[in-house]
Amino acid sequence: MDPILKVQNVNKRFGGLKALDDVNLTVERGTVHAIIGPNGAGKSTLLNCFVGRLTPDTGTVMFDGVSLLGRKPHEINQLGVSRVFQTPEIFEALSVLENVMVAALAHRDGAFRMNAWGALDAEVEIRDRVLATLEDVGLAQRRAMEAAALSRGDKRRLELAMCLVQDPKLLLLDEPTAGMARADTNNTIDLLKRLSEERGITKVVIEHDMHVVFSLAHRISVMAQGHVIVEDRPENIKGNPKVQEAYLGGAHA
Ligand SMILES: Nc1ncnc2c1ncn2[C@@H]1O[C@H](COP(=O)(O)OP(=O)(O)OP(=O)(O)O)[C@@H](O)[C@H]1O
Repeated sequence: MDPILKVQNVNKRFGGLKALDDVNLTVERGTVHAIIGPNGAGKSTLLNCFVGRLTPDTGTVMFDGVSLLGRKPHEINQLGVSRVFQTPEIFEALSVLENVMVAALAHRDGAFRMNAWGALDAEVEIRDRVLATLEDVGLAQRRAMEAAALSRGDKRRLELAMCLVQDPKLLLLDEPTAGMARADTNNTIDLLKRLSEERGITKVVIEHDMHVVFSLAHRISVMAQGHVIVEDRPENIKGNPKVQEAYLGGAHA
């Protein structure tokens, strides 16, 4: 057992709503850990607590032995946590290549506090890595294209490249195939599997598409009403009565 992420007794309220109710979660290094659950279960809220967008009211979030609580998003990013959002956060007016360059520089320099000279030096240093990453995600041919002109699937691949170029220890994927056609979804599954095999990056994936979840995950945590109701291997999840109840809408922790 070698946990990279350990969440203990995390609670988060929004006014009267208990969005996270005593959440415990352990992610083992090198694994793909899926978080599933019905709409409003608290999945995105939990992910937001990992990246510094939200601070839990109580509880602890430890990454590689270091607390993530109270840290700014860019500090957490520099510790080795990257996130792919539901809606790609890319620079539409820049080229595909420039987007990945910016991500690489931001990681090196912290937030977006770059200076022009530093950026020029870095361009020489990191251009090869950027190109290799674009090759990895299948966007090398489109590197000169304006990001705005990419298809939805390619925009998500670009955002993935922007994360990968930062060589993260932990990659958080929020519905990585949302809105994709089946063929594109399958390409993304293949890409994520290949990345797991080649780079061994630990991943936490929030996903509604069970085909994606069962293709990728080593462990699955099921959330309902702010609580993790079950955590198990994929083969034990489908038939679990608590999980079935959660998806029918009547779950209680
Ligand atoms: N900033 C906020 N202010 C108030 N309520 C919020 C806020 N963010 C989330 N919530 C509420 O917290 C609960 C959990 O939401 P969350 O988005 O984490 O669920 P989810 O499991 O990610 O759902 P989905 O699968 O639909 O994305 C919901 O009831 C939601 O309306």
